[in-house]
Amino acid sequence: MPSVKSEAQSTQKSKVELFNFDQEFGLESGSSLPELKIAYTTHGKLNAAKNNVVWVFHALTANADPTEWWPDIVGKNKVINTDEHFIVCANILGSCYGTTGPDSIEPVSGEKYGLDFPLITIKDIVRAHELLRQHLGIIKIKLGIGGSMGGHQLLEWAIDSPSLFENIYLIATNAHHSAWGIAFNSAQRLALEADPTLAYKYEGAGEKGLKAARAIAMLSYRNQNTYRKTQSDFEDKIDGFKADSYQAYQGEKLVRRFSPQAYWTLSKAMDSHNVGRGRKSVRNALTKVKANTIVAGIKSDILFPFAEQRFIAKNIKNARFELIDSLYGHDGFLIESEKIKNHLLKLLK
Ligand SMILES: CC(=O)SCCNC(=O)CCNC(=O)[C@H](O)C(C)(C)COP(=O)(O)OP(=O)(O)OC[C@H]1O[C@@H](n2cnc3c(N)ncnc32)[C@H](O)[C@@H]1OP(=O)(O)O
Ligand SMILES: N[C@@H](CCO)C(=O)O
Repeated sequence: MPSVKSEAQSTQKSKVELFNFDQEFGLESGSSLPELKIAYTTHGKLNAAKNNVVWVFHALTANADPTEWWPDIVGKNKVINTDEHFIVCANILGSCYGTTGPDSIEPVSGEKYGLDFPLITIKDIVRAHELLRQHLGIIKIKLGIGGSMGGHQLLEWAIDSPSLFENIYLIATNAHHSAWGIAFNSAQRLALEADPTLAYKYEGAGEKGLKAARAIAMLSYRNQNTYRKTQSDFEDKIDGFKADSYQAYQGEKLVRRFSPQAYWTLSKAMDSHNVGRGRKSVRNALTKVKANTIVAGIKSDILFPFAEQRFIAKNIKNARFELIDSLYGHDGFLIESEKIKNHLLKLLK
């Protein structure tokens, strides 16, 4: 079940379902979980032909309800229309919004896993999605959509099961997490680990570290221009700068709704992303994708530079690359709804 924090403070409005997989779930690392719970939402109805499925993949800190975090994309009369499509979104393995993760209770000890939660990879997260797909009786996905770490999952799955997806939309993502991206994650983990309470299992453990980690992450989600335009001070002052309180506020905002240990775990999973692992090369893996594909990049994204999306598009047979101009850098994938909508309409027509 969701952790105390997520139950109390998530703003999820849609009904979250729980799929219990009561068997051992093996992981790529060689360890395993004794059981698995997957929290997910569905919106709309599966039609008789079972050909109206849209699967949405969330990024690092979002949850199973895309009508909440992508409200201009998913909803009634939106481009991903709940009256037309059957929309599935699952909270990812390792997160804290209902799916098994560090905040879940380890059945033998009866305690939270915390940092004892095993190392998980994007491939493990995708294998959990695959279990849910079977449980829901879905045989074909009309459209998969994923940005950032959501794009990691979608790309991995579209390579592993090429016939499953008719269309895919990848945005602000990559095929192999970059040294730069891993370095950002590493800096955030160092901030988490500098909090001596991180390894404890009581409510609130690791929160100071999470606040600092999110402040570091913000620098990669936005860019110099975003801060110049939104956080510049124009009056004479020697202290109390806007950018300073913004960093602190963003850290506190995440602490109110996310788990430090889940953040640590998911950042390690993100580092593991490499579609070339076990498939000779990244290029070779990308050639396996059969779906009609749009790969979108954001010009001002310093975390996932658009060269990474152009590379994916170049190596997938039926793919085109689209570039979005945005002030918001990487977070543009959550904000630039109008541009994303136009791309999705091209895939859906
Ligand atoms: C359970 C759940 O809630 S999960 C769903 C929510 N989160 C997700 O899905 C994850 C993905 N979402 C995100 O990362 C973000 O919400 C985004 C990228 C979509 C938008 O980011 P935001 O933080 O909303 O935007 P922005 O950077 O403009 O910051 C605005 C906030 O900073 C505050 N702020 C702005 N400048 C300052 C400043 N100088 N000092 C202090 N606070 C400031 C604003 O008052 C505002 O506060 P609010 O969020 O409480 O209204
Ligand atoms: N702001 C997003 C970015 C991750 O790519 C999140 O917190 O999920």
